[in-house]
Amino acid sequence: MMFTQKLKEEVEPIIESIYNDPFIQGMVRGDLSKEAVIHYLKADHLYLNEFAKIYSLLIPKLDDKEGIKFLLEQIDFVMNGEVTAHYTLADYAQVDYKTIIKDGEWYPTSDHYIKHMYFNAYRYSDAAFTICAMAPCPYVYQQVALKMKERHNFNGNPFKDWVDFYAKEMKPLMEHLDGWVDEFAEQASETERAILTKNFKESCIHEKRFFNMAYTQETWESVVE
Ligand SMILES: Cc1ncc(C[n+]2csc(CCO)c2C)c(N)n1
Repeated sequence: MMFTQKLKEEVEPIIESIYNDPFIQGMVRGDLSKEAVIHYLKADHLYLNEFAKIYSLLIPKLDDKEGIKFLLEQIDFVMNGEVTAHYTLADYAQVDYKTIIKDGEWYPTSDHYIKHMYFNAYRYSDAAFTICAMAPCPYVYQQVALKMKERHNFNGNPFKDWVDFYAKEMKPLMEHLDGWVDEFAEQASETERAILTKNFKESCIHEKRFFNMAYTQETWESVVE
């Protein structure tokens, strides 16, 4: 079995638990609080900007032209394409998107997550370590969206476009990321493979925490209240 296939099987219970968490269930019912959606957007806008910069840190780690072109496309997708999904959420919250993101904030959970990626980008020369920390972003969203679509009818649901976006757009991206990780994993040591696994699993847990952060409207102050 390919290395990334095994990783995906291992994180399935985490993804199922994200599906059952209140943020996603609120989307399924179409009654998620507007405050949770706004909190998510304030954090995610900043998160996506940094995510794009982390792709740029991988460029010097790659040699193949195709790979570099792919990273450049992903930077564009994260900066421009994914905003479509954000607009769906802002429409639901009935607040102008530009107004929401103007005072975006780093909350403890989103802050921790992005630093997990920066750490790997600066700590290891091979891109595979960072890619394993980044891959759960598209993977978790794709899997959660597919579960939502399989189990519910979204006709008339205000989050339909969000679900359709992530169920559809992630496949080519996952194939690319998996290819890099599998190639590296084949010649990696046991210790290196253990780090790749840990990075992937931790990011799946970061994804779970990110939705819960928005649902509970986490702030630095709320953690000590
Ligand atoms: C916390 C958080 N995690 C994942 C995504 C989804 N996402 C982020 S970047 C990207 C594409 C990668 O090239 C995808 C699918 C998000 N918006 N926010």
